[in-house]
Amino acid sequence: MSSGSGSEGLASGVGQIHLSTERDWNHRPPIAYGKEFGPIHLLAENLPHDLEDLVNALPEWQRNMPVVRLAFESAISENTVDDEPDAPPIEVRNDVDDEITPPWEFHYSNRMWHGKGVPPPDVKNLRGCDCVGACNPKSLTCACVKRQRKFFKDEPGFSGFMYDEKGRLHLEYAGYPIFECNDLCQCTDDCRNRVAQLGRKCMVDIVKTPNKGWGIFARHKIVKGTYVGIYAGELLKDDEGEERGKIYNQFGRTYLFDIDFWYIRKAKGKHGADWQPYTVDAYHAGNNHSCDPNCLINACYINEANIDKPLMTLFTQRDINENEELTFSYYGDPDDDAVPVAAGAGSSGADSVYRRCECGAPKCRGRLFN
Ligand SMILES: C[S@@+](CC[C@H](N)C(=O)[O-])C[C@H]1O[C@@H](n2cnc3c(N)ncnc32)[C@H](O)[C@@H]1O
Repeated sequence: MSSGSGSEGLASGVGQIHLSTERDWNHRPPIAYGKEFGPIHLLAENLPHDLEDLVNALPEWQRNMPVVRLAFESAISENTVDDEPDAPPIEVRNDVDDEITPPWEFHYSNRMWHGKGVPPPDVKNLRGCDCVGACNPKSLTCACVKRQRKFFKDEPGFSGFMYDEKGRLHLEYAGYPIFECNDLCQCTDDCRNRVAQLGRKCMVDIVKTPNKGWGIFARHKIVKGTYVGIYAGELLKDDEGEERGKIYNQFGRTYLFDIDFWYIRKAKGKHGADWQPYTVDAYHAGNNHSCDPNCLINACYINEANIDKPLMTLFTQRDINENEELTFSYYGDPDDDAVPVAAGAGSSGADSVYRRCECGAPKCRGRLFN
């Protein structure tokens, strides 16, 4: 992908190398093109945990000092600044009890950390477009528009991209996968088909709720269709997700989500009998569930050609008010037979654990998979 100022050093794009050494904090970190391009392949076994261990080793009175909250907020910024340099800092607030921060269990990250046996990102089959400037959703030649259109044979009015000109998700197409332009594309940073990869722009905070633990809250109004974040963490094979699900059920809390979108199931077709979705074990204080959610999770592909491994991107699906909690449904698409996406494997087994749902929606189901 070329920089917003044009394609200096990128006369013919792929095959050329463009490496910037200076970081411009208004743009994404430098990316190597062409021959230098390779997948970011992070292994779960290398997840950093030094800071978390350090804090957890502190005596309780020290762990509860307000300065620890600042350390938590700084750790979030530090871990995510490379991926979303424009993201407003996240604050941690608690007016409910004395807990200073969410538990220091997780390395807060925007990335996918690959578990045992999970293949690295498939960039061999990744195709970039060779558009000059920003891609045109009406283009008949842009490889990314073509890839996106493949899914919309039955939608005559489809605009060509999942995002409108302001970078907001076309909510009428929610549920269809998003194929963003990627690092092999020649289009510019201001291409409308680059949204999740540029990171969060809205202001959100981590706030303690009276009955659902910590949640994510809007610090100001957020327009519907806005990108909020990635449900990131460890990407696990089915059997490992299954094992973790059993353990989490004992604690009555889970961060597991199966990547089980309808179009993946459809793509697997009759050969899909043995197919098992990957599971994400999310690594941050995630959004809480609501039976009437104001956000949704949509699959999104950027530098990944493996259809089994989308990013789980979160978008607002209604206009959000200041201080409103951002929630999504752990049960996935309401039209999708209420198959839970949360709780991962084990959720439908004999050891499933339910708890009372505290979402407060008039049409609340009353219970929640843990
Ligand atoms: C992915 S975590 C969300 C963050 C969590 N609140 C925390 O403090 O870490 C999921 C857990 O949050 C709690 N939770 C989320 N939504 C809830 C709801 N609507 N009612 C009750 N508990 C909820 C449950 O304990 C659930 O297992």
